[in-house]
Amino acid sequence: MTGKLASEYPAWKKLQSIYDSEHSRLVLKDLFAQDPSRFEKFSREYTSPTDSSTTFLLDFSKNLIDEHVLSTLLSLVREAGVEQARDDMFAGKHINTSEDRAVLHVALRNFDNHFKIQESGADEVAGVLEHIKVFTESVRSGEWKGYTGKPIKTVVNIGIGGSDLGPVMVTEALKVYSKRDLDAHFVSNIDGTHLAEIVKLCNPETTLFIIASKTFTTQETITNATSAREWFLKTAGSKDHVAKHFVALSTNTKAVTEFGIAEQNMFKFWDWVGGRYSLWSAIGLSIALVIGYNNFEELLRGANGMDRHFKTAKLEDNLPVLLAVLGIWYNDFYGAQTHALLPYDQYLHKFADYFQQGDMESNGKFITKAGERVNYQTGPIIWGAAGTNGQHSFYQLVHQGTKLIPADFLAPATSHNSGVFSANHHRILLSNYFAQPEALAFGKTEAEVRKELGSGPHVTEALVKSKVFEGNRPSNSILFPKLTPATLGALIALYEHKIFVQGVVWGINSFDQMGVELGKVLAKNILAQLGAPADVKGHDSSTTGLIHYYQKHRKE
Ligand SMILES: O=P(O)(O)OC[C@H]1O[C@@H](O)[C@@H](O)[C@@H](O)[C@@H]1O
Repeated sequence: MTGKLASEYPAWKKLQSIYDSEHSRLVLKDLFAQDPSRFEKFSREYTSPTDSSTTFLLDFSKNLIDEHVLSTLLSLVREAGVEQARDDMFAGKHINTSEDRAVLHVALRNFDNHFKIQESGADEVAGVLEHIKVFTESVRSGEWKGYTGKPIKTVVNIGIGGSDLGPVMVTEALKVYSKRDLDAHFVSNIDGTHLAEIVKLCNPETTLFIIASKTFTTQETITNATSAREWFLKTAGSKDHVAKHFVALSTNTKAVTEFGIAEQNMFKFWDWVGGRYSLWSAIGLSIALVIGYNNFEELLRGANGMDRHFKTAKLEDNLPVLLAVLGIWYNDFYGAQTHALLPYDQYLHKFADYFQQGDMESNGKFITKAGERVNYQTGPIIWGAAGTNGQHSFYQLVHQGTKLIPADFLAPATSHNSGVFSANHHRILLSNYFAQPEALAFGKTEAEVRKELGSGPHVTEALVKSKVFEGNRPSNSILFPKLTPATLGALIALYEHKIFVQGVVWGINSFDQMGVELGKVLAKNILAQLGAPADVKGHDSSTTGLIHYYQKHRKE
């Protein structure tokens, strides 16, 4: 972090001039034809520094780059001081400057104290992991009993944003490792429908509510938790039973005890854990309950392997850095607005949702750390869905629309469910995983279309044109042997660090989220005015009109 705007770096200017004068030359079809070793040059195999069985391939050869572009992108990383900023993060410096906080999700998975981290609380991580281990084992074994002496059958995580999306994504991704007789549900939305539908599936005698909130002040979570406790007490009667059925994950001991949860049932974390980076902390309790503590630890170890790679690998081989600079190339020079995450693995169907918060809340900023307005694009819009569903909905636009949509395709070589059915689902799935980036990159020319259609009255010019695929649409492919906890941990950490690198280059603070505040404040003010039309004051005519319409039509 240098205090400069990204556009001031010499490499940025150079990239702009390369783009202006040469981008029309960066045609994938030609680049592959000219260089038979393009795949070798622009792909890297990752092997965890701590565990050789955690490995994956990143193929970034189908990007609109050559060696000159890549080396200039890496110069940008150097000029922006990414390596120093990374080392500052790992050392516990307060790089979240607006909140004066360290950013230490890496401390949550710092096994063997590999990184020397001084920040207060970092030495308490192992103790909290032990707390999680003991608690999850007692719930999973049936030793932990509900108020009528029955073991827990259902866990309900109540949280939102970072206190929901990570646990949801990971428990889905690692479902195959789950304990089948323990159901897990997640309630996040303030819409009472969410909680109402979930409690229909729960028996108060055998349900454990996990109240997950870093601040323990989030309106949605506290309202849902209060309603869940009311629902529970309707059957359980005595408040003494709450201790067996409610635990909290938070940094706010005072608010947790005020809510009625005993301190020994609170799993602690620290203000240097950002909400969207918190699944590795106590916020991961629901994950550990579902997949077991050992698998949870494997997830963390997988992430730790990626941390070590990120910390030491040279920039040319540093996978988070490579993903970051490719993203910058499209976002800032090609004008791409979005980036798609397309996992060809049903288990990863929440992966894009998760990184929507991870990336967009981190890098959706227009002010630099020094308080200057940027004069370039920052974080992309992240979106996506599990393949092949997307192919039958939005891929049309990705292939033939007018927008450039860089995409990451992710897939496991081996499915957890191979052999369950007689048809070879996984081969079909992977044939699509290979075909889509190929089609995007190389397309189909007009000549090919004409040849295919032949001649005849039905072959109009319009028909020919509509069947052309221009190609030259970039993508990364990430292929891993199997979706294990450690592999998932490594992949999540890969994207976390990608977001970090981009944030440093853009000069922004990736670790605050001021943009979520204004709406919260306005909603609080409006909530106090919803009683009667006469109370509605101080708004524009649109907002006033909408509230009046609501007041006229509501039946509560
Ligand atoms: O975990 P708590 O404190 O309830 O916050 C939940 C979420 O709130 C939002 O407003 C954001 O700030 C998120 O980063 C955060 O994950």
